[in-house]
Amino acid sequence: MSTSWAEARKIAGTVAIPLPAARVPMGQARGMVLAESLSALVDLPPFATSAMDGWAVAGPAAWKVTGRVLAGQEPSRLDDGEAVEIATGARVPSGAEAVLRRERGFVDAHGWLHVAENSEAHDHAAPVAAPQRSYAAVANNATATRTPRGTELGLPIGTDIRPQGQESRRGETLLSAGTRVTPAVLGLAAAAGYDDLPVHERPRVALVVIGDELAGSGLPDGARIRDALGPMFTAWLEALGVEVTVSRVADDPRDLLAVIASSPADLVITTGGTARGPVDHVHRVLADLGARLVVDGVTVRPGHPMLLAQYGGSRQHRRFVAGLPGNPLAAVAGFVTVVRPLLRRLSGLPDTSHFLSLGDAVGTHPTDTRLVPVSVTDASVLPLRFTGPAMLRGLALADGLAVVPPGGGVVALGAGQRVEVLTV
Ligand SMILES: Nc1nc2c(c(=O)[nH]1)N[C@H]1C(S)=C(S)[C@@H](COP(=O)(O)OP(=O)(O)OC[C@H]3O[C@@H](n4cnc5c(N)ncnc54)[C@H](O)[C@@H]3O)O[C@H]1N2
Ligand code: MOO
Repeated sequence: MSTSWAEARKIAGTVAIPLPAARVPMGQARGMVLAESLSALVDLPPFATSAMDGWAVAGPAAWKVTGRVLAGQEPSRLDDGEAVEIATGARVPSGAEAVLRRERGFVDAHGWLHVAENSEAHDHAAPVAAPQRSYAAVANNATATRTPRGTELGLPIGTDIRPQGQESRRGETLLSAGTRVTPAVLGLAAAAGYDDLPVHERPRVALVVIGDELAGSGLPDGARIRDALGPMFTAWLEALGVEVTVSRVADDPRDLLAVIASSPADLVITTGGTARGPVDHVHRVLADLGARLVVDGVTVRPGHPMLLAQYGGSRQHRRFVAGLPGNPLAAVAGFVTVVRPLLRRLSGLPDTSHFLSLGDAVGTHPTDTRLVPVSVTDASVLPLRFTGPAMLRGLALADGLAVVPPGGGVVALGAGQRVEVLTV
């Protein structure tokens, strides 16, 4: 019994529960998903730092230059009338009230630092963006805001100092559970003091490419063609952050049964063999496995023979088989409809959807949803050529698949209509 496209996607996104959480070293966490919210383990920055190369100064000008602080060094206290040369990112000495940028000051022959005339300091010397506390309170541990004695020199207190905790206070939530660990997330987590991250286990996927006619390399010859789905889905699955193994099996139900039954994967994806041809064994093998079909055919073009089954174990140890049709674009339709929502759920990622306006009319199917390869330009969506079920040429140029709901009596969606666009 066929399921509607929207229902099939919903089933795939809710049939599983997220995989258990574990703490994983940062170097292995990329692409995984946070199982808990991430809070800062320290203030960010952890101490007041200089935003510029120049001099940290205390009190009104001129200042006697007493030394130098580089990034990574612990400075000693500055008294009024003193300055130290300071590097960007270096810890600001306690007692310092502002940083004078190198291009705005000069040191005279006697070692006194002055604000350079015509330095335009007044024009540019804005206090740090949106300071949460006065610099005086942060750097000097004082509670009251002090008179900005430097103002007449165009150097208000706090100038070019990044106060402690400006970006985040210790304990503040930086990212919520369900966030994918991207390179930027790794950078932020490292800055915030993490060595490992609480993430959901990475789903394990076994990709099983079925078909006697498929060759793994070289030119197609005789009646054999190249396997297009193995390379495509391996790369795609890796990009989704899952662990993938690939095998190719012949059109033999015993081989297929053995591969699925012995796989430790959370999800086995088969390609081909879903239809009713003489060697289409997927249904029979699933029956032999005692699997329960939760999706068995979807009213979608292409991809209607796709299926999703679950078998074995408790809810915690449930395994899944997604049967994708063999026609390559139909297989992709199955991938975005049942595989990706299921893997997002297992990984702990929430489902998302993006809607864009059609730049051109797209024909509807009276009863089935259409998934149409489209390019996206200036946030509008244009259908592409070479998008038959057995073709990948259009898809390779596509930015997404537009979801065109069943038309009923309406033969086309007009330009300007909003459609969901699935990324590919
Ligand atoms: N009598 C019917 N015949 C078919 C129906 C139907 O409803 N009744 N549905 C058609 C549709 S729609 C599709 S899609 C396909 C689905 O077929 P299968 O899932 O059984 O896949 P196969 O028969 O194994 O292969 C179909 C087609 O795809 C090529 N293929 C398979 N795997 C790959 C691969 N890894 N790389 C490249 N190409 C692949 C295969 O050579 C066939 O040409 O069934 C229709 N028939
Ligand atoms: O799933 Mo088939 O034509 O709809 O490719």
